[in-house]
Amino acid sequence: MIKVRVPATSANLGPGFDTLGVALEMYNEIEMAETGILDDVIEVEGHSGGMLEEPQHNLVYQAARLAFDRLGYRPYGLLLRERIGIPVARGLGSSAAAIVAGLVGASALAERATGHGLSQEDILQLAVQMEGHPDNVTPALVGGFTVACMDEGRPLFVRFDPPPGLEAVIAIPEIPLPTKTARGVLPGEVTMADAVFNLSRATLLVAALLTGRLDLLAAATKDRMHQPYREALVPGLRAVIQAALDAGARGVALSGAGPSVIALVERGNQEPVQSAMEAAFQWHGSDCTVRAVALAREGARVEWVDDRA
Ligand SMILES: Nc1ncnc2c1ncn2[C@@H]1O[C@H](COP(=O)(O)OP(=O)(O)O)[C@@H](O)[C@H]1O
Ligand SMILES: N[C@@H](CCOP(=O)(O)O)C(=O)O
Repeated sequence: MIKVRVPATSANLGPGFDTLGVALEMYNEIEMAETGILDDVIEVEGHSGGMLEEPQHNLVYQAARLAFDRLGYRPYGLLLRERIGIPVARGLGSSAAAIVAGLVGASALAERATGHGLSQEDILQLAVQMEGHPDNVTPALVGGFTVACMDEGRPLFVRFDPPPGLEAVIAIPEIPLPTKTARGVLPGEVTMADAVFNLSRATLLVAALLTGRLDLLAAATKDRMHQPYREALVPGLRAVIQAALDAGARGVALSGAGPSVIALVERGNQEPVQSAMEAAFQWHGSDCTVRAVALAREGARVEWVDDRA
């Protein structure tokens, strides 16, 4: 049986819409095996609602099928078991983690049986094809901070480690927000002034992270391309960002398409930021869970386990 662990991710980081992302130490674990029994079985732990047991709603299963098709491998009876630690539809890359888990797991199963698996580039390409943008799937696969784009159909990325001592606080509202809904409120065009605003912040953010200039993160996480439009879907967003900055966070952004908010915080300073974010969300009528989470250097990890034991 193959076991895959995939981290949550926070995409955009403010100005880097569809481009920047970081992996978080919050994980989904999946097990996958060929059973030799006709019917496929999906078992899910850690998520209520039930829909994920249905193949058509389960992106791990769909990604695995895509990988098997690409490799021309037909497993006879698939068992898929999931332990979910990444909240679904909260802007923490649950769909990206599911897609990466399915592709990586299926590739490893096929490789053991046939000697042929998918390359990292194949996996990223299929993952972007399913997810629609590369900013979550890339750090889910390779860990750390990533800058990613598609160039003439090819996924290109650079990965780098988080600066020492930088961690995250994540405020996760109770009410989910599907990414599709949050993309639906974005405009088709932006002004040149807003494009330049974001370009300057996104490049500043990457340079600041690479050189350890944490003093620049507050300015570098500002955004005019998606957050202003999504405020209507995330009550209190602006106040939560300001409260976290006032409590000592270095940089703060809507996590992915929301509704979660990520604050980048130096180790040891998380507590006041946690309380401030929780209070600000509550003031605006949103119950949320707030967690201090380390930034993950490692992306998807695969191991074989002996299922005969
Ligand atoms: N662990 C999982 N296993 C299978 N499918 C999943 C899993 N987590 C999320 N999904 C799929 O992804 C959808 C949520 O995607 P999305 O709205 O993009 O949320 P997020 O912002 O968390 O990525 C779910 O409705 C489900 O279809
Ligand atoms: N760039 C995307 C990121 C979506 O991330 P998710 O974690 O909400 O799936 C967007 O902003 O739409």
